[in-house]
Amino acid sequence: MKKTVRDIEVSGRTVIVRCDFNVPMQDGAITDDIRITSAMPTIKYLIEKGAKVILMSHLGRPEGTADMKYTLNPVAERLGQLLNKDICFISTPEVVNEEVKEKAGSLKAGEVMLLENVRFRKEETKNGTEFSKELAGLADIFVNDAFGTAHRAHSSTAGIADYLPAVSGFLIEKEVQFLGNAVENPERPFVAIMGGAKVGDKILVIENLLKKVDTLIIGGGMAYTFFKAKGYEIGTSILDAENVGLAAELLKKADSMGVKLLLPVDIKVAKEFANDSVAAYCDMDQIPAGMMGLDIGPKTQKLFAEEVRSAKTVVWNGPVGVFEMPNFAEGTIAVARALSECGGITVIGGGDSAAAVEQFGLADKMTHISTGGGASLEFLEGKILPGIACLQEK
Ligand SMILES: Nc1ncnc2c1ncn2[C@@H]1O[C@H](COP(=O)(O)OP(=O)(O)OP(=O)(O)O)[C@@H](O)[C@H]1O
Ligand SMILES: O=C(O)[C@H](O)COP(=O)(O)O
Repeated sequence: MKKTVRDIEVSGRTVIVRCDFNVPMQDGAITDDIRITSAMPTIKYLIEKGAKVILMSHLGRPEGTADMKYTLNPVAERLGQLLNKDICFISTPEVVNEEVKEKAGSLKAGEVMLLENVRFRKEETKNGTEFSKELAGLADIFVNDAFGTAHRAHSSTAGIADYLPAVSGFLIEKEVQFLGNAVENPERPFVAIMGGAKVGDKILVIENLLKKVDTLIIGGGMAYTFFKAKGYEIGTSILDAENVGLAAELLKKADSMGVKLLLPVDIKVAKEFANDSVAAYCDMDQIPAGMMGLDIGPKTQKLFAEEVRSAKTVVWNGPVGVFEMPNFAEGTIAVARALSECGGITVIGGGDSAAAVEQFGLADKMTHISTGGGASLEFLEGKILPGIACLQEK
């Protein structure tokens, strides 16, 4: 168990907190602030305890240049609104300069400052020692609460922990508790649903989950690679050709491990990858040539929903259809609804499935929605995340 902000004296100390404020933006405006609101419990706790708070984050991938398209200024404004206080934000390409050092040194208890995008410095993603030291030099304590970036060993997520006492914030604590418990200590039956476009991205997750689950459901684009492995015709459906062999191995593995593996039995096919394309339902082994599967069919929706409803723990990663197009969202809606009604622990592994649950208005019916995309995948793969490994043990 990692130490958290509760386990260290913060009052009167300067605390530097790595958050993941890598929020989606359009024309300079934040389109979804869940990653900012998720960091609030830690920030508010530190303010209440009288710490001097320095926040830092990346935004996008500016690759070591101070591209103002990626400035954290909109995040500073949103933080000010959420906390109802002035946020000191000094925008400089160096991230840390004399003015920043001076301000950090003169912060009063309960005051908050935000550094500019740490990826404006090229050393950040290389975990450069000098930059880690510069960041550490601003504070007495390092708190990591950036779960979404915990799979990166960067200066602000891991390197800095070599120079300061390092503990976790409440978001990382919560993510580890829900994702970790769901996978390591699940109430059974434990069902995992994997979807999304490519098998290649999720092979390690599937391999790891096969060791833990009672049932593995595979839907979405990746199902077609499994059907190819079974020798079916898949028309023009998305295929991860490189990984057909691996899919065949995973099918064999599930069988030998006694894991129930469910694939779609019927699907909705379309002529083109477009919402208004000509579409039809067909059984899985009847995909017409020249058509592609873009959603699961009604029999499959029922099959998957029944399995989910009888589960005590469900982990879901990846949509089972192209839910961004309303005509192919039905299957993903059916799965989301089944999760919302199952009465067990439901954990959404971030990324597109989190967006889908939000879009369907079912987010508050889930036990936990991870703020991590890549980070939650690596966590589900059973990997040790460097941004968590570097924190002090209790
Ligand atoms: N049958 C299908 N054919 C083509 N694309 C599909 C199909 N089913 C789902 N998709 C697409 O897969 C995409 C999501 O795939 P991806 O592998 O990135 O999953 P993800 O949930 O975003 O993963 P993560 O949670 O790690 O971010 C969605 O945009 C969705 O439209
Ligand atoms: O959005 C994410 O997954 C995190 O913020 C990490 O971003 P990165 O993939 O650019 O490191």
